[in-house]
Amino acid sequence: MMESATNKKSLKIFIFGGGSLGGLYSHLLSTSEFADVQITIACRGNYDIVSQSGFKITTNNWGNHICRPHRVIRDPHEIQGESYDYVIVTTKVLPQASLPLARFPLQSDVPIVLIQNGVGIEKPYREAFPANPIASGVAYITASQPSPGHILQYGAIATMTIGLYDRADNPTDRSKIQYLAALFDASGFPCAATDEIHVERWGKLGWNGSWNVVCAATNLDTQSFLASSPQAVELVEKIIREVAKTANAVGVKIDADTLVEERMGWTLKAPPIVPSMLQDARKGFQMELEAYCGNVWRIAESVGVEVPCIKSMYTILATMNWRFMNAPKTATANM
Ligand SMILES: NC(=O)C1=CN([C@@H]2O[C@H](COP(=O)(O)OP(=O)(O)OC[C@H]3O[C@@H](n4cnc5c(N)ncnc54)[C@H](OP(=O)(O)O)[C@@H]3O)[C@@H](O)[C@H]2O)C=CC1
Ligand SMILES: CC(C)(CO)C(=O)C(=O)O
Repeated sequence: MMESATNKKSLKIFIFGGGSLGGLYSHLLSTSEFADVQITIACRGNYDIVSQSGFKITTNNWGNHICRPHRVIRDPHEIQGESYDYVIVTTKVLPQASLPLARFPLQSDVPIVLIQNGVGIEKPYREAFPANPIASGVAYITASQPSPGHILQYGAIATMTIGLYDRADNPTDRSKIQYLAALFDASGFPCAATDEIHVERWGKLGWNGSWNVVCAATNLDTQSFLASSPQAVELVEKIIREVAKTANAVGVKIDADTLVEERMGWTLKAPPIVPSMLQDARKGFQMELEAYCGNVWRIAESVGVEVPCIKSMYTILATMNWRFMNAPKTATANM
């Protein structure tokens, strides 16, 4: 990180995944008052519009803006030889999603920060980048991309925690992560660095691994799901308890009753919510199934914990992902 003439730090940040979060973070980070942040962002479906006109940012919390990142690319191979202060990953967690980045020869001291949902998501990055600091970011925010390049943030909720995934006692890496958290915070997105990122990640999974999953499987929003039968609320609670049991078995201390209260209490009283996984299912997109469900039962099995509800939900949702991938072929074959 270099100091510029005005004494502001100059930072180069590469964001991998220019969708809802990637677009929003491009805007927020480049408006920071205590650093000159130059954003390079990898886009895919919205590449043409973002490279020509930038992101149109419409927010409840931060006003409306046009954000023109310094550089928009399609694939990390286009920036070979460039150096960055941070790499932030904001793709959906889907099989193979890490591969284009894994081919990118990154200097070994550059932190890779995964701001994504789910658990067990760091492993492919740790395997591809054995030397780099890897951090996890857990974000509470609601944002979408109603049309290519248009990022919409709605609702008031906006908080984030970031912490090192492993090797958390390295002082240089810790201070880099603290600096990034402070940068987000100064941009208006409340953000703190934490030494307990696994607690945060498993804690958020209490919501994503339960509500996202039951709503996606049934094509119902939260309130409609609850109204369907008295067993509905029981199923959500059982899943949350399985999440807590698995977390505890791998050394992540989470109190099951507290998790149930935190992840069910407000949702029972809230207006209907269409979780992101249900939004993906309704569009026929691949759902983040491994991150919310598959990795959980695999981790549970590896430590001898039974998670029958999570495993059953996984099996049902896997049929849906399979159908979204193969439906056209299947339809043709059946004619
Ligand atoms: N949106 C939200 O409110 C929240 C999201 N999260 C989590 O954050 C993560 C990101 O979510 P979100 O921003 O909503 O996801 P989006 O689908 O909106 O954005 C992901 C973006 O990454 C792009 N992408 C994927 N692979 C590549 C590639 N190889 N090269 C270039 N671009 C690529 C996608 O392109 P394409 O469109 O072509 O697929 C898409 O634009 C997820 O894990 C999600 O669960 C967490 C909290 C809140
Ligand atoms: C909790 C919520 C609604 C927002 O962060 C979410 O994570 C989701 O819909 O997947």
